[in-house]
Amino acid sequence: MGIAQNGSRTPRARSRRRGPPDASVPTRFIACVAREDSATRLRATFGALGPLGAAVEVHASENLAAVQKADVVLLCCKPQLAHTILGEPGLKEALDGKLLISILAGVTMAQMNAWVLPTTKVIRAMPNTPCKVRARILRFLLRLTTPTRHSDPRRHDRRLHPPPLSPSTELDRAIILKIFSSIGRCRFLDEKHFDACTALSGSGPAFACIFLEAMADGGVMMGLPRAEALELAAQTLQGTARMVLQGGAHPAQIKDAVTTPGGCTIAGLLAMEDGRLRSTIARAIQVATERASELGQPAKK
Ligand SMILES: NC(=O)C1=CN([C@@H]2O[C@H](COP(=O)(O)OP(=O)(O)OC[C@H]3O[C@@H](n4cnc5c(N)ncnc54)[C@H](OP(=O)(O)O)[C@@H]3O)[C@@H](O)[C@H]2O)C=CC1
Repeated sequence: MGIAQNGSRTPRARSRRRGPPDASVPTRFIACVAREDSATRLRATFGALGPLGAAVEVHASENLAAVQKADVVLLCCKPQLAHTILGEPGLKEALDGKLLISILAGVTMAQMNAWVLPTTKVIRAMPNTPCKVRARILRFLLRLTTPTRHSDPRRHDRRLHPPPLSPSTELDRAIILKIFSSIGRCRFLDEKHFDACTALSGSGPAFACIFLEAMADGGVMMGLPRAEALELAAQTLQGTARMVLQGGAHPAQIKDAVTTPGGCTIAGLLAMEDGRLRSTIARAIQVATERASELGQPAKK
């Protein structure tokens, strides 16, 4: 569990700034884990980060005390533990009026809302592994959805028709964006798309790595040294993804541009179509989405 206090709460941050503090910037962080050995490991990790790491306190089995001090709470446990953790005595009350951001796969807003007081503002987010390399190599998507309790169900596409924001909702949105845009690209999406997003970009790095490894294997089969084959494959995927993300090109356009009549690309493409690669990949996303929707739910007998 990650806990953050925002700019307005920390006098040291206030004195360093000119002008009023930015209430959307978290300045103090508390990481909560279950076991003392995990806490020791995390302290060493944060300790190695210098002044940045010094802003993070780490505690084992002290969730309540940490949540009481927090403005924003980030829930990052395994999906099946969420109910137990949020059910700890006093935690519900400690979360009163606060922003609770869950990154758990498969645990719905309705479930989270049922475990906290109606005044707790529940948000779901789904970062993915490429966060670790920030946006430098490959920008990634992160999906956030706003609370549904007071929303109008007819207004389903929030990107096209964002609901009017109250000042407090605007601040919450700014806090969420400050936290997550520091590690990648953010998108607000309706909750109904969450499991598909979990499959596409949460599990996506694993699927992409199968493709990456297979490309490199092909290169090795044709005599390339392993390291060079892997670098060429990874660089090719990175460059192609950038052409889509930054250049706005459609994948079919890029494919057609490198496909000379009677050439080697069309020969390779037909071999892929014979192997039903497209439907296999698309089905993998379908199956992973269905599995994501089961993760936070009680096991079926
Ligand atoms: N891995 C990924 O790429 C992504 C994961 N997610 C979601 O993130 C969540 C966490 O996944 P992952 O990081 O793999 O899981 P881990 O098991 O690695 O981490 C879970 C953490 O929760 C802590 N924890 C367990 N019980 C408690 C408790 N009672 N109080 C406080 N802390 C507790 C554990 O502490 P301790 O170490 O002491 O046991 C551990 O640090 C999952 O819900 C997953 O769906 C979302 C997006 C991407």
